[in-house]
Amino acid sequence: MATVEKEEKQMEKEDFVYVEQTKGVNGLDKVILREVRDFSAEVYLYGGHVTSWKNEHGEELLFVSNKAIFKPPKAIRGGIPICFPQFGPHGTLEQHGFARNRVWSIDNDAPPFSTNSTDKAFIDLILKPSDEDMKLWPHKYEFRLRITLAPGGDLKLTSRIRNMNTDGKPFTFTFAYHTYFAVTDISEVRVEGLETHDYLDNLRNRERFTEQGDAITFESEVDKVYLSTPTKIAILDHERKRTFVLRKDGLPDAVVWNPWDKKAKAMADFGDEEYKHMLCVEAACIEKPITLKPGEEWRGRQELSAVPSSYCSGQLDPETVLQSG
Ligand SMILES: O=P(O)(O)OC[C@H]1O[C@H](O)[C@H](O)[C@@H](O)[C@@H]1O
Repeated sequence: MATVEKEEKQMEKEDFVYVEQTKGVNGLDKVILREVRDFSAEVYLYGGHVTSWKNEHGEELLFVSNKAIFKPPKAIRGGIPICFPQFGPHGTLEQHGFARNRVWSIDNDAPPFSTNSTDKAFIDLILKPSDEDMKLWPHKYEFRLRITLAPGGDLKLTSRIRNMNTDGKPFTFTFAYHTYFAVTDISEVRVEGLETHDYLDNLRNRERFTEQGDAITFESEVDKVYLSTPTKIAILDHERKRTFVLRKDGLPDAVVWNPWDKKAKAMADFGDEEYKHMLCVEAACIEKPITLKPGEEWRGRQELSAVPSSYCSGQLDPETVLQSG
């Protein structure tokens, strides 16, 4: 490369904007993360909610409904809602807790934690309870969420939740990264890593069953909480020849949800046919809630990669998929 050209390239890199604060739908505050090879992600402060994750070809990897309502108090339908301090309807709070419909702040003063020093496209968010929230859930906490778009395009979310109570009281919560993956055709999708695991079936009174030995495929509504799952789960989009690999830490459970046709029609913020193009696989901590004493901190991490299925030689063999990367 000629020297001038080289210098220009260098300049381009130095000027590169990894993190941009802007406005999204309905004027809501939004942060765009970009990486040099054209990967990108978008995060709304409303909900601390990732609403977009694109690969280097500009293809959207997360599902967001065309009917999503970007307006409080409804959580955004799609992307990655944060379920805290309660997953599901079981508890004293609204379904999936309140973190997904609160406005988070940018945390310019996040305590350091060991990360990859090559990560430049990241944002630190923080949620603390308002006086109103304290009436619903009488606990002080600091919830720090770091969202990183790694140089290779992986999307990483790390949650750090700390008990800040001054009354000496512990608190207990459940949690999930409620990730909506974009898939071409749900009937051509398989999930690997959950076979033979026990699950609670939300469609059958949370009764406990054991999954069969084959990878999971989809032909009707599913709403299951898989228990004590492995740290890697693969979602194979056969038609697009793309595999999502979900890696998780501190989150033993995994929810798998697709509303299918009837429930899709019943949801105001979800298109009737959209169930064909999404699948939720949610890294979670549900069966054994987390209890923190004052001063204690919990961490839960999720990392998503999207790779060509052919890259995982042996393709549909779960062992090969899960060991790659
Ligand atoms: O409609 P939402 O409150 O966002 O919940 C959407 C879905 O989330 C999870 O996957 C639950 O397991 C489902 O039971 C629920 O229907």
